[in-house]
Amino acid sequence: MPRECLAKLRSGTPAIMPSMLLCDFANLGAEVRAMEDAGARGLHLDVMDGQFVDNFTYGMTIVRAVRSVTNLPLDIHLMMVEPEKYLGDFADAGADILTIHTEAVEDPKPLLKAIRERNVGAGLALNPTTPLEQIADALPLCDLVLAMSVHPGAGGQSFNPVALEKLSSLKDQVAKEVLLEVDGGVNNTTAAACGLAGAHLLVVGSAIFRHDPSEYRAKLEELTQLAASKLAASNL
Ligand SMILES: O=C(CO)[C@H](O)[C@H](O)COP(=O)(O)O
Repeated sequence: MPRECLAKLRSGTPAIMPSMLLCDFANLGAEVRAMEDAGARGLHLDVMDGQFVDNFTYGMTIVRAVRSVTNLPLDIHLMMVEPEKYLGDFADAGADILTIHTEAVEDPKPLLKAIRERNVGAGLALNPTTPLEQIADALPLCDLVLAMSVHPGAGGQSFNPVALEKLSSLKDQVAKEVLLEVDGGVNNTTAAACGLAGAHLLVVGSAIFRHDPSEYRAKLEELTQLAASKLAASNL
């Protein structure tokens, strides 16, 4: 499944990945189904441990709960220290992609290999302040590279265009199968520039979840069209 699901996410128009961080957790199953009904091609789940980032969210229990109500690809963003302790648990809970942060580990390469060995897509994220050079030797082991466009830890922040430069450089550095993802502050103003820079996956939280579920489909379609338009934005 992961190889197939990675290829599916990469084909066609860029995919908007709703960040469930900002959903209504009192109605998690309904939110997941609403996203599926609205046409989402995958879901992004933010695991925060209160150490790598100040915020604390959830762990594998929620990933397993989401998996129990959907077959959509689950893209798990591990904002945590010592991710190696939990890779097996998250894989067993139903992850299709597990993304670790380069800043959280001494050497991401053994972890990326361990993720792939579990037949899960291996992702590597870097913060806005982390230079691309820091992950250059790990790129051949990545199925996904996530350029953060905000400092991780919270939704609703402003987009940092430094991510666009990284995506543009990554396009020339990674194999064609590798997914390029951007996360943070993606909205109607920034989505087109993300598509133009080469993002296949655009993680979106507040620009979707601040709306009523009846508007999810329209928001996803609007953002997909913008990302696919690849128009340069002059106001970022
Ligand atoms: O990883 C994240 C924060 O660390 C979130 O996925 C991201 O911030 C999404 O929210 P928004 O679209 O509102 O910025």
